[in-house]
Amino acid sequence: MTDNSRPARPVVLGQNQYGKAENRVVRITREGDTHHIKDLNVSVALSGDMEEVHYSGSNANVLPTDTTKNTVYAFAKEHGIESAEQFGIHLARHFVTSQEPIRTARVRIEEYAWERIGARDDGSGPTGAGEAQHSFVRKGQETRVTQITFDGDTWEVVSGLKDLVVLNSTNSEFWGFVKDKYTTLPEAYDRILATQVAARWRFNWSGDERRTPDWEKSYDQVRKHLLQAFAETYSLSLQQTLYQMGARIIDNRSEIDEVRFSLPNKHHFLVDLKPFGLENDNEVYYAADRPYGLIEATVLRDGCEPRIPVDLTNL
Ligand SMILES: O=c1[nH]c(=O)c2[nH]c(=O)[nH]c2[nH]1
Repeated sequence: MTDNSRPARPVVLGQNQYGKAENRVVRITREGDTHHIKDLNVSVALSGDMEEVHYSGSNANVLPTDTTKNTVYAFAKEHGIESAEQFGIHLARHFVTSQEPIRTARVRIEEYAWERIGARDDGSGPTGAGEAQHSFVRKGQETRVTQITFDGDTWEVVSGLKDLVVLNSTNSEFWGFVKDKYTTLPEAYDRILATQVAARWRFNWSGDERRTPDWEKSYDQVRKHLLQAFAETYSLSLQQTLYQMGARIIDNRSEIDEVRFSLPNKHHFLVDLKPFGLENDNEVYYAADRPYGLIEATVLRDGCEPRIPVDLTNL
């Protein structure tokens, strides 16, 4: 029997997914004159029973990507955006449970933070005197990210951040390393340590509504522990600092089993000022942008399986 819908060639379709990428959705919630803002970039990827559209062009199983876009905006209105994770969970569940051919939904979200103009520096506390009610300035720091995957059975929530730039102007050394005939790096006993943190952490949440983490609080706490560990670790290498940041998160956040980091070592080289008759007493540096050392590792709760992909650029 020949199957007309499938070309008689020694070729088969492999992994495939489709959806609308980078839906930029801004949701304003109004509490009287005080407004709240959530600013997301939502990418939906659906997969399942999609052989026919590839082999024969039949769209019978295809929910248009245009519809996935519309769903993102409609859900922002109907359900609001409490957190990126909650919003992604809602969308993933909707696509898998409402469309028979769709078996797995992966929702990736980037969140851009805004703060009230005039807000207290620590960003905490109620809207007080001097804080604008509806005027915001985009926070120039990190981008928050999350990825929700649901196959009708199993949930995986991996959240994280990227582009969080941090620097210690002391308490960092690097010495005692291997030296071969190509080694020229001088040992450093007081150097600048700087990096642009990309991190992902995996929740051990299984989909039980009664045990859903407080996603907003969890993010703030993970960020706090990560930054405190960076600041407080007397560093003998960026690798050691990375491990301390991960360990601090695993130790303090029971909802998280795995953290992966990708840390570019943003080298700061002392400038030779001798040609100008000047001493450089650890004061003037050249901030090199490339090449950079790239230090990457996963830190796990003991006994847990690593599941975050090694290459964070694909996440
Ligand atoms: O913290 C560091 N780790 C390294 O592995 C390394 N290699 C290097 O040249 N400088 C550094 N710094």
